[in-house]
Amino acid sequence: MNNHRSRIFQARFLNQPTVFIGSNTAVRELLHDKYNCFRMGYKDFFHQIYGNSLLFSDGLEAEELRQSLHDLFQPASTSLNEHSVQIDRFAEEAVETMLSKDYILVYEHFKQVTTQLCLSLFLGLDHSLSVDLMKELCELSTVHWHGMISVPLSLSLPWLVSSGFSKALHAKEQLLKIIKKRLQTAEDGFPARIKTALQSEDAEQNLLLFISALVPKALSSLLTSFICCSHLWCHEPLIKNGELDVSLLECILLEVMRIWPPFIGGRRVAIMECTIGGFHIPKNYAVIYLAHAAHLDPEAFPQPESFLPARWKDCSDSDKEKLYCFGGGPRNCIGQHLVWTILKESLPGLVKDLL
Ligand code: HEM
Repeated sequence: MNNHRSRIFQARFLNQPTVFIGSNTAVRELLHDKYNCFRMGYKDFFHQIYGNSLLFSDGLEAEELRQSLHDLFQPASTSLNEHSVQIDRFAEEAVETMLSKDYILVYEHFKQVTTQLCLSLFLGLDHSLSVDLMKELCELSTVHWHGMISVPLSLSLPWLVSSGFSKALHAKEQLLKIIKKRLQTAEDGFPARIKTALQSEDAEQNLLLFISALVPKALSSLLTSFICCSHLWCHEPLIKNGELDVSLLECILLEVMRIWPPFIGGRRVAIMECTIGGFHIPKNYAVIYLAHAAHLDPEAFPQPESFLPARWKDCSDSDKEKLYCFGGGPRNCIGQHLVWTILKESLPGLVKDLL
């Protein structure tokens, strides 16, 4: 951005002309896509690895899938309430392990714990009952993820497909086999609900996305940032008379999400010529929104580089809409309420016992 002297600029990326957006208002304009000028841009690279889940669909198909999944992810849904017990147990185990060791690789530790949490939440796997299956799934999801980051840049040259990529496709098939088996036998919890909400193939493909390494990686990134920046907020009385100050915790988390969002942003492709933030975007151009840059836009956040949880005190919903940690607009993250539940339920234990 410094080189281009603009928060919106064009460059070649992954062999395609791409417009990068780091202006907070322009990112909102892109994500709300008032005139339906864009499609999601992930299918071009990751479709083979992930299949037909919501993140890779567009138009009416995406609207219908979102509608069907909507209730499963609402804060008041039984399916989320049932999660409380699992989240509490995983939080306790996370703290116990951390306290029992002399030193710990924080991110790696959280990734292991959150992977197990996702397998428990979305596949109903209790890791104390199925240690071997849990281990196999964790290994497969890692191999699957490595395929995502080894995806060849030019998919039009299939003979360039790397061995990491083909191993990932094999891991995907194995994961799908296990998912199918779980769906066949599921009588309660999330697997049973998703089975009722979606056609069987859609349920399988979306579960593959939910248990993939993406979600645990993002969750552990947030947890790690929260713990590693504790010197910036530990002077605040987060626990008063043994009780956690929930609104202060929320302000700290919003500020953590602003300064260290787990994903760089997201990708779209223009299906028609259009303008975003005054910048002309020709048809078929890719657009990448940079959440981190938009969060540091001084027009949106005064003193953007400073860690100031107090900026979120008494904030309105429109202030929160300037955060793109979970995307925004009609294609925002359907898992964000669940993420907030996980953070709010697991962090009090971590804060009380560790800091
Ligand atoms: C800390 C954890 C998470 C972060 C930071 C995160 C972030 C995001 C972001 C930035 C997007 C928008 C992508 C875009 O604009 O192109 C997104 C979409 C999505 N997220 Fe999450 N997410 C998280 C957890 C979850 C969880 C727990 C689930 C569900 C199990 C989930 C499911 C999805 C789905 C299905 C979409 C696509 C929605 C659509 O295309 O309509 N995410 N997420």
